[in-house]
Amino acid sequence: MKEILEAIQSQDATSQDFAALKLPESYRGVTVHKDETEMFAGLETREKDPRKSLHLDDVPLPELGPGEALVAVMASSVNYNSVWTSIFEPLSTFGFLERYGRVSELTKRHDLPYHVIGSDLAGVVLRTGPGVNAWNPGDEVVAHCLSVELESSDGHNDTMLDPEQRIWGFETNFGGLAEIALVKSNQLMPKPDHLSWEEAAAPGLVNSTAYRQLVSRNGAAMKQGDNVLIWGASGGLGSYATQFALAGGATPICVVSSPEKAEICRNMGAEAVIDRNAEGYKFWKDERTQDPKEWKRFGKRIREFTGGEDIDIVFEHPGRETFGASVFVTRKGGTITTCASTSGYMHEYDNRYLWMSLKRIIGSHFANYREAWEANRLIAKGKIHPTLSKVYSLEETGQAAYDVHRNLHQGKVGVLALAPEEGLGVRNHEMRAQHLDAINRFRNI
Ligand SMILES: C/C=C/C(=O)SCCNC(=O)CCNC(=O)[C@H](O)C(C)(C)COP(=O)(O)OP(=O)(O)OC[C@H]1O[C@@H](n2cnc3c(N)ncnc32)[C@H](O)[C@@H]1OP(=O)(O)O
Ligand SMILES: NC(=O)C1=CN([C@@H]2O[C@H](COP(=O)(O)OP(=O)(O)OC[C@H]3O[C@@H](n4cnc5c(N)ncnc54)[C@H](OP(=O)(O)O)[C@@H]3O)[C@@H](O)[C@H]2O)C=CC1
Repeated sequence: MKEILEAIQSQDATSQDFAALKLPESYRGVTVHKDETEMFAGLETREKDPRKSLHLDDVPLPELGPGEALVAVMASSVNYNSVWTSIFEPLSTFGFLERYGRVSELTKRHDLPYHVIGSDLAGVVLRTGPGVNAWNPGDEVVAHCLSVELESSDGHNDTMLDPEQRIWGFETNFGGLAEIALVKSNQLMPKPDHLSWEEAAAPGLVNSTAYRQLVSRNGAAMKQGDNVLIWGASGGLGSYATQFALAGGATPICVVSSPEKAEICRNMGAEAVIDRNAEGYKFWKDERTQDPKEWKRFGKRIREFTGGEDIDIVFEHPGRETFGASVFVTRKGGTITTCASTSGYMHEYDNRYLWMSLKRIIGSHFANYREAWEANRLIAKGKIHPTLSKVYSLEETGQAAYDVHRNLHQGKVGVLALAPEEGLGVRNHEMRAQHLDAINRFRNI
């Protein structure tokens, strides 16, 4: 591993030098263990502690298959899917690995008693498998997390529709919270060269997801002038949705839960910011009954910001707690686009407000390769910026996931893998200098 790191840091190692490097037999990766999936049985979701279930283990290097690449991971980031994995909700991810393992001889590699997790990385290609021509050892890359087989016609218009669509590092093994990761080569994209490793690793999953959900024609197809209600606007997804709304000439109406988070949204350029905590919205009277009066109070508040207009697009992900309000505040003909249900997946809303006002609910999940590429291109061009707040070591990943689980974080939380310190990997200093304030906007808040 030392030689790999030296080659990466030397900056003059050639592709041949990288190809000649001896690969280690094992590497360190953040795992959950199959024999621990019941460890939190009986506990409330909130009480399930990722620090107890996430381990840093030495694991054998997987065999490299056709169309795949082994990547030296310099940095990764924590996504909420890793929180779900670590608390074994809504399902243990070992079921996904078992199912994937049944697909072919090659996919059997993924079905192991441990799961190396993580769905983001920035690093350097070490080896490519047969059939990979577009990428070479030594290439500096980020990886998006869409894993597809593409053997069915279903995925050939939109790869997210492939019946064998999986999220790498969640529904597959050998993820990015590790020193080495195994990816399909069509997950690779160029690393934005004005960013450090940890900054480059931060946007991937959430930026691509927000791009499809809000901007792409597969999602809400946002246009100039749209009023976009963004829940968790300074969180992982929301911090990118807010930037897309602003960059695309829309008006974000940002919802957050503290004055600090409200300030971050204003610093990004948003003017309409609602502190849901300070304003005390209680959309549910009790566990079973919603309160339409609170939906109306929320809608009135939005109208104060918009000069009386209602919401064109709701960027939804909290789920059960907010969905009734989201459907209500959407304008006639507007769109609620949802990619998650953090607070509960059995949603309730008053359907009269949906059908009588011709609203649409769109389900959205990650992004296809093209969408992920377009989202990464916007980062590389400095049009959209990483929202990295805090960086942890690989050993501290449990704490990093705990912070995200408890909503103690801002934007994205980074994890250093092989990178010995923060700030390395920047190749275009001039461009970086132009965007430094925006790149650092979320740091250490
Ligand atoms: C990029 C980052 C993303 C995120 O962070 S997303 C947030 C984290 N992710 C999640 O929380 C999602 C976790 N995943 C799940 O909860 C589950 O993954 C799903 C609920 C999405 C699906 O569950 P499953 O068990 O895979 O599927 P089933 O449909 O419940 O069961 C499969 C069986 O149901 C049969 N079936 C499917 N559709 C039909 C139908 N229309 N009519 C009759 N049967 C059907 C199948 O054939 C199969 O059957 P047979 O078990 O016998 O093989
Ligand atoms: N399908 C897909 O492709 C993807 C799905 N996801 C899912 O989306 C969800 C959010 O992910 P991510 O943005 O990275 O997570 P974060 O925790 O970084 O951000 C989510 C934000 O949502 C807000 N929030 C949380 N709970 C509630 C609630 N009950 N009511 C209102 N607001 C709430 C919080 O902001 P505040 O407290 O400031 O209001 C929080 O910071 C997760 O469930 C994740 O698994 C994520 C990426 C891709």
